[in-house]
Amino acid sequence: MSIHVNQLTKRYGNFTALDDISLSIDDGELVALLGPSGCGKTTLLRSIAGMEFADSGSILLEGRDMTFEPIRHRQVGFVFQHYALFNHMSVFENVAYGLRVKPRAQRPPEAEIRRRVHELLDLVQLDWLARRFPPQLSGGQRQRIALARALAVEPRYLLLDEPFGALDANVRKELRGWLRRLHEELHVTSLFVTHDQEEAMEVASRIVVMNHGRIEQLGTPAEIYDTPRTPFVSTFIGNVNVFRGCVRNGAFHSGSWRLPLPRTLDTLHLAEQNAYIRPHDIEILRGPAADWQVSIRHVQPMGSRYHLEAVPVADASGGPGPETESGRITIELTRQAFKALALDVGHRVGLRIHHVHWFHGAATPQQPIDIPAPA
Ligand SMILES: Nc1ncnc2c1ncn2[C@@H]1O[C@H](COP(=O)(O)OP(=O)(O)OP(=O)(O)O)[C@@H](O)[C@H]1O
Repeated sequence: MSIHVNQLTKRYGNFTALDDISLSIDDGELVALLGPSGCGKTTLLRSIAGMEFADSGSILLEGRDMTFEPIRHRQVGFVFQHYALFNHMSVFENVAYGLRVKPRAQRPPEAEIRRRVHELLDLVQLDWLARRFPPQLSGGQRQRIALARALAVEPRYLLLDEPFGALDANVRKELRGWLRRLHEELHVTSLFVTHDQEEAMEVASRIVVMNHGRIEQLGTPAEIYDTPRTPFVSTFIGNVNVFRGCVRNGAFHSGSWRLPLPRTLDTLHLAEQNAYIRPHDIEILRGPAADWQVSIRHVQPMGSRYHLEAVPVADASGGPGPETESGRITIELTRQAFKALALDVGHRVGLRIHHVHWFHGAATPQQPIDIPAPA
């Protein structure tokens, strides 16, 4: 059950909430709409559901133009951030609701309704709660019931709007894995909205990164992380150090710092150029073979990894260190690397840069540049 959105634009007065959006979702995919607050994720989801109508463009569901069809013709199941269960109905009746309100000719017989509801409650592993009422459930349980209720009518598309947004971090994490496994079992074409990049990376087969009503990039989690197409994607997905500078004479220059680039870039000259460097693409060295010298200011253990913050140390000529947007350089090390280096606050160390992303002019997207090790 594919979804095709073609050049969709939606305005509220003078404000453009969706600006020429085009995307295709294949049958059985689980796709995340990811972006900052107000970027148009919910508007896009509601447009696909038929709860909003765009000003121009079209929406095709399984090849059929549904742009102006009402929600009841689209066969979508919807789950919202706030569970929206009926508090006066038992869990069983909440899940049965969609089947009971079908027109008489399409309504399954009572025995079939009972069978289907128990099957769905089994699927979300909550059959034992069938007689309870929503206020007697935890947030995570309510959200799983909301999902069972959405699935009861056998939708062709499952649309989820921040389904775990109101839950605490641990429950969110548990439900993410659960949603992915459920999707592997059912293969319903699913689209979910989130502003949590970790959630999108962990659950989705592909991610649509949105900003200001536009799609910045659509790709697998690995593509989006490894080869971001725009500065926005690079900074929104994962952590990144942004160094201001320029490229000339075969090197990137930031303040008095100079980072040699591969020979193939010898002729490149860019007067204003930011370099985007991931914290784990920076190695810490104790020896002289480093690109840059820094002093460690903060060490943050993060379980299996360590986050370090460092500030540049002036070079021999006393020139200013590199210019970063935050004034600091963030470095991420594995636990083993951190322990092996025996690092602490105040230590002076060298940095070796392994990958740089950059974006300029019409040449985006740019692949990361590998910085070769010194001879
Ligand atoms: N009915 C409306 N009337 C006017 N403006 C609206 C309406 N609905 C949404 N907007 C605006 O459109 C923009 C996109 O809203 P939308 O809810 O799609 O964003 P979102 O990415 O889902 O944000 P969030 O993550 O905060 O939910 C926002 O600036 C919002 O204020």
